[in-house]
Amino acid sequence: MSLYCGTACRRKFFWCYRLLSTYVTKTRYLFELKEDDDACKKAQQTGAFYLFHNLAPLLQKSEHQYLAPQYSLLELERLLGKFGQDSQILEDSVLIGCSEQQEAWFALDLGLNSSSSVNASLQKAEMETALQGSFIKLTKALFELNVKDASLLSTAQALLRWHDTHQFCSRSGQPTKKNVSGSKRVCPSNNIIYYPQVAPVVITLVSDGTRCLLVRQSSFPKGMYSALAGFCDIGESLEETVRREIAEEVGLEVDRLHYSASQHWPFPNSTLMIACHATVKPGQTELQVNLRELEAAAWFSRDEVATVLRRNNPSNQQQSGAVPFWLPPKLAIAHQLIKEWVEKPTCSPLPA
Ligand SMILES: NC(=O)C1=CN([C@@H]2O[C@H](COP(=O)(O)OP(=O)(O)OC[C@H]3O[C@@H](n4cnc5c(N)ncnc54)[C@H](OP(=O)(O)O)[C@@H]3O)[C@@H](O)[C@H]2O)C=CC1
Ligand SMILES: [Mg+2]
Repeated sequence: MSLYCGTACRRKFFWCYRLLSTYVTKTRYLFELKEDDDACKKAQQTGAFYLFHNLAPLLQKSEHQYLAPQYSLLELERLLGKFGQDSQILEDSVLIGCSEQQEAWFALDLGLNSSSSVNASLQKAEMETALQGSFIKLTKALFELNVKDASLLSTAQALLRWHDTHQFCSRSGQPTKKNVSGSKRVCPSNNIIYYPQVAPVVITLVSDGTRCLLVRQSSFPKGMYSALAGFCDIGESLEETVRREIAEEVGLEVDRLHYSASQHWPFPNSTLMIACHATVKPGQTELQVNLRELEAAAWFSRDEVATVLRRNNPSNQQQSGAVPFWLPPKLAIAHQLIKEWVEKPTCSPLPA
């Protein structure tokens, strides 16, 4: 283990060791596995694998939530043998993290390569029986997973999808080759390196000082409103994306904005959600909704939003009939942004 500590002082050495023994050590171990194919292969021997089938994670139901089971390399090899599968498929696995004890975690999709054949669906059912779980779409399962598994499986799905859709070099048309960890693919004919991509999206909670602006797209679940979101265009800064999206979608201009937080979001593909608060220019509150982008947009008071946050479950609301709309679930950054606005009305803004 490298400690990156050049001091001869023993006390200082141990202080450094303690400092590097958790987060930094773990980060550097993962860095090594991404860079060094042999180290990564070795890590697979003692690592744990999460399984997917056509990008749906294998989950087991436990009371009110789903759990993501892990398998050792040996267990996986036995399973593959049982189903007559070549263990070469293990080469498709991708590194998704590690424990504090440096047990490396990998994800493997057992369905992608043969998804078009009839056998694949038969095998899926048989595998589910053998593994005592079900391959469940992430859109359905994400909100019933604990935070750690939700984050891990989102990362895993994004990485597996990226590899599945980047098998060929866009310049030579030749098959690209993945490194062992899956942190990149290389075209053997011209050495072009492809890295997994993420699309930046800005999500903004616009306020007029006392109310906030919530919007809905026709694709949202019925009754759900959220903050205004949009993909960054090439050449834009985040600030420019915020201003353009707000102008495009609701016809307003903002003059103050500040960053709140960010989140990886797996739907529909891999995006990095960058969450901001913004305040409209004085006197600009009349909405001109772009119906090609949005189904509806409206201003909501702090009290209205606080009430919905307290009972944010669409089925509860249907029963009581008291609240006409609901907000994204806790895991979504939109929820955190809205909650922050309700709880901290006087976040100090940065000059735009
Ligand atoms: N985690 C959270 O709390 C929330 C997350 N989101 C996410 O934010 C994302 C963006 O929000 P949305 O309002 O739809 O964005 P936009 O307002 O930018 O509109 C989406 C449209 O932009 C086009 N587009 C441009 N660049 C891309 C790209 N790189 N990938 C896909 N589409 C692109 C597509 O048009 P076309 O298909 O016509 O070509 C798409 O229909 C969504 O993926 C959504 O899941 C949204 C709200 C809350
Ligand atoms: Mg949008």
